[in-house]
Amino acid sequence: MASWGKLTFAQKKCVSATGRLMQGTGMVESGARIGVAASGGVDSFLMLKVLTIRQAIMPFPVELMVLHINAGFDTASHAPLTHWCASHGLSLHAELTDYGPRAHTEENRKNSPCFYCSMLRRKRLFELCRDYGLTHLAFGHNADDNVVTFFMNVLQNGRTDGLSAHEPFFDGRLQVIRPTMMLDKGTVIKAARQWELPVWENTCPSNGSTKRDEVHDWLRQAWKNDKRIKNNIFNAILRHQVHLTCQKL
Ligand SMILES: Nc1ncnc2c1ncn2[C@@H]1O[C@H](COP(=O)(O)OP(=O)(O)OP(=O)(O)O)[C@@H](O)[C@H]1O
Repeated sequence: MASWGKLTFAQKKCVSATGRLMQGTGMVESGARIGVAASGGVDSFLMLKVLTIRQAIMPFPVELMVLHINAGFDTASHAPLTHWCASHGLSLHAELTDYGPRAHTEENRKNSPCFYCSMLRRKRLFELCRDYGLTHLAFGHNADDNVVTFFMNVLQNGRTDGLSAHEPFFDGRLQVIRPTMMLDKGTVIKAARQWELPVWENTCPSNGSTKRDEVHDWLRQAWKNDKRIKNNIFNAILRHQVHLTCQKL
């Protein structure tokens, strides 16, 4: 039996759908050095767990390095991630910042705190990839995030873009990848619980009250009484996105 033991239905679904997307899009290649952006939330923790399994299955070597940016609301919140990485033999860069509190001050007059904080975080993650010589940066977005992003772009920007599964940055020196982009949130939560991942609460005061949360609530209303509506929206947008952004699938 493999070292990760017997998988439940939800766990298998996460591992196989991630593998299909990674293979079908040529997301990583031999020798890839993947920075795994982990917030401590359920999506990125699940992605991290799945990538450790996929790493063992892949027919070529890849390296994983966990990157965590503590936003500064709770200086010790990432302790569970530190222990988890140590017990799984994973290297981790965890960095304490003041991005969260700063995003809620006068310094940020133009944008929402969420936008400002995530902009600073993304910039820092890119710098870390450069400094550690990483070739890929993996984000834990799932299918729900893709749908919400798509509708936010339609409603706010008049564009029909969702998230990319695989996107080159800095003239191709860094590939931003979203290996778990095919997974729906329900499956992610279920599998993460079954693996007993030590996910922690986001203590940001703006958590749960962003524009993104508003659009998500609006969509939940639309599909709450008919599962087919949710599936159809997911499939339409995923097909559109994956075909647009991937070489083959
Ligand atoms: N503090 C952080 N440190 C490192 N990576 C982060 C951090 N916050 C977010 N990320 C990365 O950006 C992705 C999208 O962030 P977002 O804030 O939308 O979180 P999310 O979709 O709720 O995911 P999660 O459940 O992992 O927090 C995360 O899945 C993760 O890969």
